[in-house]
Amino acid sequence: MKTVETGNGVRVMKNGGLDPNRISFDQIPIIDLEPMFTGDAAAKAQLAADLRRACTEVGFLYIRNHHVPQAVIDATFAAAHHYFALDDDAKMANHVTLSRNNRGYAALLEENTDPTARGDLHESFDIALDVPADDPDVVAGKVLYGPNQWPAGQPDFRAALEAYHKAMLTLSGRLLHAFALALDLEEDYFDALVTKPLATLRVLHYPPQFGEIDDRQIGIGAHSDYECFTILAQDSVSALQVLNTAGEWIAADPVPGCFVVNVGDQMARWTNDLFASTIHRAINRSGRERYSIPFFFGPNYDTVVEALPSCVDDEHPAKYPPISSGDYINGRFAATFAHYGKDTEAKA
Ligand SMILES: O=C(O)CCC(=O)C(=O)O
Ligand SMILES: [Fe+2]
Repeated sequence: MKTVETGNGVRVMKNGGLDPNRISFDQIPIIDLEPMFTGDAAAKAQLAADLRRACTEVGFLYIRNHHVPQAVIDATFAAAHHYFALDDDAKMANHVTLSRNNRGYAALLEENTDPTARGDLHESFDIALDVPADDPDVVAGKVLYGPNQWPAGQPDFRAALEAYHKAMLTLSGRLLHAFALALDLEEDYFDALVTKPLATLRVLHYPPQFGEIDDRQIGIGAHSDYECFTILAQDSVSALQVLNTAGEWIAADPVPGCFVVNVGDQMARWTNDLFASTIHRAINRSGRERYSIPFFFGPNYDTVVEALPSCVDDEHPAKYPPISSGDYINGRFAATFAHYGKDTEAKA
């Protein structure tokens, strides 16, 4: 039976390795985030209950009324279209192997999200929090912090991605408040832990796949995300699929005005597997080019991720040993990116 390696253990694909008693969802709920901006305590409590249910039963949801201006999203998609149309030399000038910090461009088939597969049919460009090379954390070798690299002569690309990253940090702060309430914690419980977050923004381009498709070579192989949560913008092309506990792939098609949000492995650990880090993949059979924009949000490098007090009791003892956010993500990157952490002396 097919299995997927995650940072929290190996999962059998049949039920995603999740508790088979979890409800086998057949659709992904839509949650209105407006109460986190303008709601009273009762409205927030209702949202928190809905969010808890979505994260427990599905691990994926759509959010509407997220307050990210459509112009910021549109500009980033436009920037991605323009960037990926550049010639290979221009893109390879910022290849991720030229960065100590996993920033920059990766070409088709260079990433292999599912280690049993043959490489992902997408190209990507990554940025994260822009931390100068002389910052004490960078000097101390915390390689997830560091400077971004940017393509020469593409100021609009840089401006769009920087604005999008900033908007995602703001939205993540609101979402974390909702997550805290959903976990019976004070709304600001996580705030002190995300002052210098590990927050990666990635633009992705998936060429279309035609004919018979081999499961081992698809847009992005079956995987769970590594961080606390992911906020994903999709264009109008369907490709994303989410594995339910019955072993069926459920389409997470684009919904206008909504982002997809999914729980990552760090949040699964933090919640002692109360919240589900659900396996997903993307296959672009549309005949058109597809672009998407995931943003992966996790706490500061030194934050220790261990079972939250509201998620352990006699019946649910802590399942995972404590680990720092940085050590956890470093381990996952090293497993996914062949180049990661190697030969860092030679890099800019
Ligand atoms: O492009 C998508 O729809 C999903 C991307 C994804 O799962 C990822 O980058 O982790
Ligand atoms: Fe993902």
